[in-house]
Amino acid sequence: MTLDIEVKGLGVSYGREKAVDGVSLKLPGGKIYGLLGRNGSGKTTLLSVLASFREQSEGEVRIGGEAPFENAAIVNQVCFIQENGHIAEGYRVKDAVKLAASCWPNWDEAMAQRLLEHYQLPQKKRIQSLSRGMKSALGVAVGLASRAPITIFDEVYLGMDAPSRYSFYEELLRDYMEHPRTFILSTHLIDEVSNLFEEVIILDQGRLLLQEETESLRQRGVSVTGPAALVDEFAAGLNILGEQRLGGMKSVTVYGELGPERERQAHAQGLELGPVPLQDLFVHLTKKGGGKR
Ligand SMILES: Nc1ncnc2c1ncn2[C@@H]1O[C@H](COP(=O)(O)OP(=O)(O)OP(=O)(O)O)[C@@H](O)[C@H]1O
Repeated sequence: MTLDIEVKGLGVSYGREKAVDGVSLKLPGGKIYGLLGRNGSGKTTLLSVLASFREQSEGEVRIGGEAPFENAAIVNQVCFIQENGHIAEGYRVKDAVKLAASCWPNWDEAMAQRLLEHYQLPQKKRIQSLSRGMKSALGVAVGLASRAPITIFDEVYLGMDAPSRYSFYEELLRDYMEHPRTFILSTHLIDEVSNLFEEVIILDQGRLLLQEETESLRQRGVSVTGPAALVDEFAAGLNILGEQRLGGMKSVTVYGELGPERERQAHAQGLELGPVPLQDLFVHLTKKGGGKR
């Protein structure tokens, strides 16, 4: 089962501060979305509203056509896993998993047990005594095993070491292929996770900066690699986002399309053109004072 999400003119205020301001989004069910934004841009606040943890101050939210807040029919269709989680700290791991199993109707117990073993989570330990990475891994195990039609991971993998994170990405993709549903992943580890994203949503100071398919976003830039002197000459006057040097070779990241004439010129000079890391585009687009779009 998949559920569509629609958000219209969403606003969330904390006192006088607007954390989310006039955000409208349509997220058709059955895709993996990446939610990006700088610190304090409103990601967690937006996700909390989608997960019915918080009610919006303005605008409308519809999940499967229904308003989610205090709606029992929707609450158990959305699994929201946060980095400093809402899992009861005093519980033992096995009891927290039992509790989770009772919350989500599509719960896959075999998967939960397999992931607990994979991440070497001690069933009898209390959550408060787990390391940060182990708590993250528990969140990941619960989120995946929930099989909730909308599963949200809010920076949950930050505490995990690299092998654990990579295995999480693989598990997520495999399970998504077998059981299509909506995933929303908020992350600051953009390049590491971006291959999973079908669409990217960027929030900037509480507002929606863009919602775009990942592939089309990547095409907003190009990397040019070759001998340093040639690359410098070729890139002069272009909008450079970043550069890397290795010996006599250089790679620059250019914002904007080159166009066929310049592409021919690059090829004729033996320069290599390639895709731009999403992270570089993100940094550019969310630069203070507003990136050039
Ligand atoms: N409970 C709260 N009370 C008051 N202000 C809050 C509260 N939660 C968040 N805010 C404020 O709302 C804004 C958005 O915060 P939010 O946590 O949604 O951002 P974020 O994009 O998830 O940030 P980060 O990437 O740092 O986790 C920030 O200015 C933050 O200070």
